[in-house]
Amino acid sequence: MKDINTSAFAIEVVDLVKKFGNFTANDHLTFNVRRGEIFGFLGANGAGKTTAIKILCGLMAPTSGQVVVAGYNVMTHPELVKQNIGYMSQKFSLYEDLTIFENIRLYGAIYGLTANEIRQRSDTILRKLGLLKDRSRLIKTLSLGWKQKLAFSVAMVHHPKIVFLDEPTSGVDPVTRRQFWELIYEAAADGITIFVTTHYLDEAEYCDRVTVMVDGHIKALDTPAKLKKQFNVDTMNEVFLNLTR
Ligand SMILES: Nc1ncnc2c1ncn2[C@@H]1O[C@H](COP(=O)(O)OP(=O)(O)OP(=O)(O)O)[C@@H](O)[C@H]1O
Repeated sequence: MKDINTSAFAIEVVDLVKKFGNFTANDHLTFNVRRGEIFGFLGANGAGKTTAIKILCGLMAPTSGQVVVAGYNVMTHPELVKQNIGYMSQKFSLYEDLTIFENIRLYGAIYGLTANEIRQRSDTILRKLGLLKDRSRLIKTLSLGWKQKLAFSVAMVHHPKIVFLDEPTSGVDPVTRRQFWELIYEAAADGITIFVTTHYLDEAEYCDRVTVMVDGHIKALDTPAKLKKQFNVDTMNEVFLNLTR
């Protein structure tokens, strides 16, 4: 077993392959994510992003390759991986018929927090989001933007080392997306590694480094500034179009 303290990397992926029958969804992916980094994972629909995230989170076994997350091999120690990460899926996992507090309590309990820890962390989350007075509101009464911000906070209730966000801001307006990114920056400033997929190319500019997946392959991996320089363009949107068309 590998110890996280010996590596500068939160995520190490070597030659990751995932096949569904004859179809290759992830084709020999190799990359590292540094600790504390905001790492953007871009690609068109069907490029293989969600498949890779599920493997990195220990939710799906790779066909071959080596994947070490938070210091643990996802094949041999998926439970230790899960304890050390947070995951916010596309269909984020809040329970609509439970209240805000009940959702936080549920996820806190799943991660083995004590009642006291759950109360403290719930207060911290609600204060930060300005939702202290709303703790008894049902999730289904919240706007999509609030659900997303809460789902992100709940995904970090157990203070994970890494948090995986699969299209966390899809479907909301630019102001709400910007607010969501403020939460991401705060988490990164606290030392949490952020692995995020998005279809919004303006959000790619907020990442420390970005990888662009095309048909299961990594086509590019660098800082937004270097990618724009490489393609001699002004925006990540143009970088993306250059790589995917
Ligand atoms: N369980 C599965 N069985 C068969 N094929 C699958 C399975 N899961 C994903 N795929 C296929 O693998 C490819 C990659 O899917 P994936 O969901 O990883 O893409 P994505 O980049 O996350 O796309 P999107 O942006 O639409 O979420 C797609 O062609 C998809 O149909």
